[in-house]
Amino acid sequence: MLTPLPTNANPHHANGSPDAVRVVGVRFGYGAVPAVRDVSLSVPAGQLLTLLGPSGCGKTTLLKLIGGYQTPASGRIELCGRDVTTLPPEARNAGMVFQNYALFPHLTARQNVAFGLEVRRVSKADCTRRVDAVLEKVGLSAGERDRKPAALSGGQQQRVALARALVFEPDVLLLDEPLANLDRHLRDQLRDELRSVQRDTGVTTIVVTHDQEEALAVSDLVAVMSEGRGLQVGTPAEVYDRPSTPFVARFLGAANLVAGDTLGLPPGSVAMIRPEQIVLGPAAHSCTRSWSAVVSRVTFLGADLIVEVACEAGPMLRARGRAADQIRSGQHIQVGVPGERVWLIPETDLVDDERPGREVIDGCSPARRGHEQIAGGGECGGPRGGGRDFFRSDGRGHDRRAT
Ligand SMILES: Nc1ncnc2c1ncn2[C@@H]1O[C@H](COP(=O)(O)OP(=O)(O)OP(=O)(O)O)[C@@H](O)[C@H]1O
Repeated sequence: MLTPLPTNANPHHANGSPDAVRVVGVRFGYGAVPAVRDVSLSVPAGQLLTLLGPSGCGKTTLLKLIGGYQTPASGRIELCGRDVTTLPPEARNAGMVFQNYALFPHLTARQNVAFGLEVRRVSKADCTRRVDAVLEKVGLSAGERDRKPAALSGGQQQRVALARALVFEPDVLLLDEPLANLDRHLRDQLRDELRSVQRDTGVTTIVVTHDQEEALAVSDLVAVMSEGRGLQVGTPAEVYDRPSTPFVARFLGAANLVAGDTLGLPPGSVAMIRPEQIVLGPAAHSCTRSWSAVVSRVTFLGADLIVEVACEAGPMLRARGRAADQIRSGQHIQVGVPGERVWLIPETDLVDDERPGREVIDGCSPARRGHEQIAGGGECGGPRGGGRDFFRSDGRGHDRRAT
C-alpha cells in the first residue's frame, strides 16, 4: 500500500537531519504529455540521492522542477524548509549542472567559474580565492584552468561545470547525468571523485542517472522512477535487496522472479532471488529449497560465470558461479535457494502484468515450465505504469523475507 507524504509531517529524520529537499505531490506535463505524475520525495540534508529510471521516465523534468527551470502544474517544492515552488532558479540557491555542461565557450575555465561571482559583485580578491579553492577541490590542475572549454577534455569540462555550480556554496546541487558523456574508465574515476567532493562539502545532492551501477555506487538514497511515477526510494541495499516491484528488482540488476508457490510461499506472490544468492553444487542440499537441475547455458564473465539452470520440478533460474568451478552446459547440478535470501513481493503490490500465472509476467516470453518465471537484469521488461503515485521509504521489507 502506498502512503502519501503527510503535508504536515515533521521534516526531520530520525537521525536529526532536516530535509533539504521536499517534493510534495508534484505534477507536470509538456502540453498533454504527462512527464511527472504526483511525485513526493524528500532528501535529508547532506545526503546524495540518485533519481534512477529508464530514458523518458521523467528524471530530468523532476530535477528541473526542483531547480526552478520548470514550474509544477500542482504540488509543492521546498528547499531547506522554504517554499520555492514558484521562485525562479536564481532565487533558490540550488546549483544545477546540465548534461551538456553549458560552459561559455569564449571564457577560460577560471573565467567560467568566476562569472557568476563577478555578476554578483564579489570582490576580486575574494573571487580569485574562491575560484581557485573550488577548482582545486574538483581536481582541475593549474595548467588547465586558463584553457577554454574547447581545449579541455569531457572530464575536465565536467569538473569546470561542477566547480561553477559549487562556487556559490549552494544549499542543493542538482546534476543531470554528470558522467554520461565520459568513457567507462573516466566515469568510474569521476564517480569516486564526485562522491568525495560531495562528502567534503556536505552539499545535499540529487543526481539523475539511468545507470544502476552508478546509482548503487554513489548514493545514500536511490529513488526509482518509471513513467513519471516514483516506485521506491531507499538506500542502495534496500532497493537492491528489497525491491517494491518486479520492475524495480529488474532495473537494479539481474533478478530471478518466480511464482511464490514454487518455493512454498503465498500463491499469487512473486519471489525475487538475485543470481549471486543461488547456491550451486553439493552445498545446495542444505538450502531451504533445492532441486536437481541441468545447466542449460553458461556465459563466461572472467572471474564469474552466469549459469542458467532448468530445475527438475522447479523453476528456471539464473545463478552466478565461479569460473574456477568449470561448470558446463548440459551438466547435472544441485541448485539451492536459501530461504532468508528470498524477497517476497506480495500480490497486493503487483500490477496486472506482474502477476504469476499470466501468459507474460515481465515482457519476456512465458517460462517453459508451469508458471515459474525467470527474468535477466533488464533484458526483458520495459517500464510499466502501476498507479503508484508516491515514492515510499517505509522500511517495511523486513517482514517479507521468506525465511
Ligand atoms: N521539452 C519537451 N517537450 C515535450 N516533451 C518533453 C520535453 N522534454 C521531455 N519531454 C517528454 O517528457 C517525458 C520525460 O522526459 P525527461 O527528459 O524528464 O525523462 P528522463 O527520464 O530524464 O529521460 P532521459 O534519461 O532520456 O534524459 C518524456 O516522455 C519526454 O519525451
